[in-house]
Amino acid sequence: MAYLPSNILLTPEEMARADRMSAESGIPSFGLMRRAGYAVAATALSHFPAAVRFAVLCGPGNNGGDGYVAARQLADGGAEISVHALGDPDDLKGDAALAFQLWGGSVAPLREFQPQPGDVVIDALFGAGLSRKVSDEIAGVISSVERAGVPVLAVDLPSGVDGRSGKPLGAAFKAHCTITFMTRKPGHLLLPGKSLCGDIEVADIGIPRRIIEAAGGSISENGPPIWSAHLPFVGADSHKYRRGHLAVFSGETSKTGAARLSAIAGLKTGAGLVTLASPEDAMAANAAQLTAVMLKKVDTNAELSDWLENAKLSAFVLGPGFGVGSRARDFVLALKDSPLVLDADGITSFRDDPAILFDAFEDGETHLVLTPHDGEFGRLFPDIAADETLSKPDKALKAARRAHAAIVYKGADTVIASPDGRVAINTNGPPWLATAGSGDVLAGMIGAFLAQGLPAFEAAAAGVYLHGEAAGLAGPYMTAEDLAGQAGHAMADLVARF
Ligand SMILES: NC(=O)C1=CN([C@@H]2O[C@H](COP(=O)(O)OP(=O)(O)OC[C@H]3O[C@@H](n4cnc5c(N)ncnc54)[C@H](O)[C@@H]3O)[C@@H](O)[C@H]2O)[C@H](O)CC1
Ligand SMILES: [K+]
Repeated sequence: MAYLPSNILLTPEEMARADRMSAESGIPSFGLMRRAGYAVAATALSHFPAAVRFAVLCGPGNNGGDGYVAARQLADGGAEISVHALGDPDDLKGDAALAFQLWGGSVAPLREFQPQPGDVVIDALFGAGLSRKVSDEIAGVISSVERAGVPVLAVDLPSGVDGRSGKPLGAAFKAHCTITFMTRKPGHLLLPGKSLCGDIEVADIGIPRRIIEAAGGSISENGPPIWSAHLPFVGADSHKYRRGHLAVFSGETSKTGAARLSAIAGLKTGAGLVTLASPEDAMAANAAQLTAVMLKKVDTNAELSDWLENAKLSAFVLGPGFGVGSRARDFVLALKDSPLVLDADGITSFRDDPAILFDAFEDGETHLVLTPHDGEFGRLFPDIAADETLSKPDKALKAARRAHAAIVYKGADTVIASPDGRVAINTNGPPWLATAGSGDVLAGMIGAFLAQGLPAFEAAAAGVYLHGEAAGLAGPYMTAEDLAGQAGHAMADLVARF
């Protein structure tokens, strides 16, 4: 597999632009298709050395063209090949027509394809050009392959998966592995596309990096290139205040655990000081379980204003276990000029009138981070959530612009978006992150990055990434306490890399 050191993702439209730009710069487009087809053939041989027959299913566009090139290459190497086409191959245009000529062998209609034991299906029906739901005929072929249990190597994308959104249009192959070209597309990383791709390989087919970067928009895979330049230097002379003071608001006495998880995660993520702001009735419960985290009684709006005036506080977390209602709303509005992570109950408190929240944080640099899961996202942004035409990155970006906030749209494919148009898709979160208290830990991590001076989008993306790394260290049987406990090790690993 080629090493492409980029976390850029290109949507199908952007990839088509890269194609055009490389043609304009004098790179022959058929050369790209030939290298794509060779890469498919090489992957087919290396992944499936025991294949009895490669069944190449070719579509009506350039994805099919890649399939014809691969078929020729595999046949020249002595493999048994069958080729089935959707539509009449004589109708192919441009490079795909050249590729069909290069194949030069027989082609049967797709509807006649019957998977046999020992087959490996090379799925070259549709890639970036999928534009509508697949027909019943194609859905029938997809289900016959699935029933036969033969493995599928997808060219560019499993046919049926929309490369922009990761959503299946009608039906889609479930591939054993997918080989794509130059960069991955968002649909490779977003669910359910991610789970339909199998192993993903990226082949360099010769489009220069400068063209990929120029064609690329704003969607990338979340990782250090996005935020590492903002990470604080943790040196021996670092005065603790330079690492910021994070304040986390505790809920009432029966619901204090969530905020403590945030607070401990914040401390381990490098905040210099962390204070838990607790209502009076929860002071004893909190005091009994805290050591390095400080405790401050904050019951009323007046007490909060007084504290904000007199303490040197850098960033805030409000929401975990806090309770839904007017106290949450009042506190948030009092914090409107400060960096704030608003999570869980803090988000739900604005469900009846989200505009109050969005308007409050409109001024200045983005300094609000919202961390909704699906349900919470739907409460704040019901119209955006309901719009089936939008991908998850589209939704997160629209929400970020409306709320003047960095959005962490959580899930197994968490998306982070900034009002300035940047979007990152996170990929390092293991499935066991879906555990009680995991979101509270994430809020504390993001709060700690805000406290250390990272801008909202960078803090959000760094927090989500650290959360995934810490979960990897904590292992599949972790609890949220373990997760918070691993934040320090994950931070140390990260800081050592820069
Ligand atoms: N730079 C690169 O990445 C290169 C990629 N290559 C390959 O080219 C395809 C994209 O090719 P394109 O012709 O644009 O699109 P497709 O082949 O995916 O499909 C277009 C074709 O299919 C018809 N169509 C769309 N949806 C449906 C549907 N549901 N049912 C029936 N027909 C449908 C549409 O009308 C067109 O006729 C990319 O994925 C790579 O595999 C190049 O080989 C090299 C450069
Ligand atoms: K395909």
